[in-house]
This record gives sequence, C-alpha cells and structure tokens, in this order.
Amino acid sequence: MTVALHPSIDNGIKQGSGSFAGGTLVCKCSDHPVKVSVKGDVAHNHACGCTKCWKPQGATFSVVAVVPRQNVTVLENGDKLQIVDPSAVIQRYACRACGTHMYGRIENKNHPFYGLDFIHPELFQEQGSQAPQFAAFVSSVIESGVKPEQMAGIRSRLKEIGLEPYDCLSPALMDAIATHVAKAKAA
Ligand SMILES: N[C@@H](CCC(=O)N[C@@H](CSCO)C(=O)NCC(=O)O)C(=O)O
Ligand SMILES: [Zn+2]
Ligand SMILES: [Zn+2]
Repeated sequence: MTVALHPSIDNGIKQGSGSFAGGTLVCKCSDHPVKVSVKGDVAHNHACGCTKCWKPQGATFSVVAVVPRQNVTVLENGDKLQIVDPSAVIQRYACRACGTHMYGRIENKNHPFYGLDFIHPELFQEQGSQAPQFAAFVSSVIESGVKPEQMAGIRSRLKEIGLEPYDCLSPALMDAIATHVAKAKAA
C-alpha cells in the first residue's frame, strides 16, 4: 500500500502556473467560513512533518508556504480566529469552529523569518500557486505517532514524488537562517 502523506500531493505534485496572482484562503466551515486574502504567489512551499503545522484529517504532513505579512488580509469572519499557542514562535491563527489554521505570524522582529506569514496553499479557492519544493521536519512525524520503522517508506515515497526529505528545513533555508544569525552576532 502506498504511504499517505497529504491529499494534495499523494497523487503527484501539481506544478504551479508560475504566474499566480494570489487568491483567497477559505477554512472548512460550511457556515460563515473564515476568508483570508493573499496577494501574489507563495514562496518556499514545502511539506512539513512537525507537530505544530496544521494538517487535514488523516494527513501525515502539512503543506505550508510563506508570503510577505503585508500581503495577508482577513476578509470575512475574522472574529472566529484565535491564536493556537501564543507562546510559539509562529502564532497560528486558527478557526475556532473547524480548527483550520488560516495564517501563522512571527512577531519577534529579530527572527530570521520576521515579515513572512505561514499559510497552507491547499486552502486557496484558486489553482496555480507554487508547488511544494521539498519536505521538512520529516523525522518529526514520529512525534505524532508514526513508527520509526515506517520512516524508510515515508522518505522513499517523498523522493518518488520529487520532494527531497530533510529533518529540519532545506539547506537553502538553513543557510539563510545561519546568515541572519551570523550578521546579528557581528552587529
Ligand atoms: N520537532 C518539532 C519541530 C517543530 C519546529 O521547529 N517546526 C518549525 C517548522 S514549521 C514550518 O516549517 C518551526 O519553525 N516551528 C516554530 C513554531 O512552530 O512556532 C515538532 O515537531 O514539534
Ligand atoms: Zn472554520
Ligand atoms: Zn511545521
């Protein structure tokens, strides 16, 4: 049986159009859904195995990307949003009714990713946003109950669909974080 990762990638990665102009993220509520507008395409889209990122029912990974925070605007039913964990680095705003995370925001101005919001592109009503590029925090799925002996199958399935598995972020993002830290130390 094929390993289930996430419904939006289990049947293969659908490439982005390359000209996605943005769209509207919609939560899972049939009544008064939360709607969030995002201007422009997403960046660094990836499958994430960490315990904190929102996953749809039954998924082992989330699919999460970043956008500039000034491009994110709550359009409708924002009164349903609440912060999941105010002490987390990424403050995730979730719908109180259905639990869907609509956006995650970093308020620490010294954080390497300050200025970027985390969103789940599968919630776009529109098609064509950037496809996932890699898989992050893969070993962390064990913290959600995956058995260590399942990891070889999970890593090989990720590679099969074109997502290189990493146990933290991708080398490019880890380099960006280290560069930020080095500059902060030198200042
Ligand atoms: N093993 C932990 C890892 C959690 C973690 O560090 N997650 C990252 C990536 S989330 C999007 O890629 C992170 O930056 N977290 C900060 C935060 O969640 O506030 C686990 O699985 O919980
Ligand atoms: Zn909802
Ligand atoms: Zn995550």
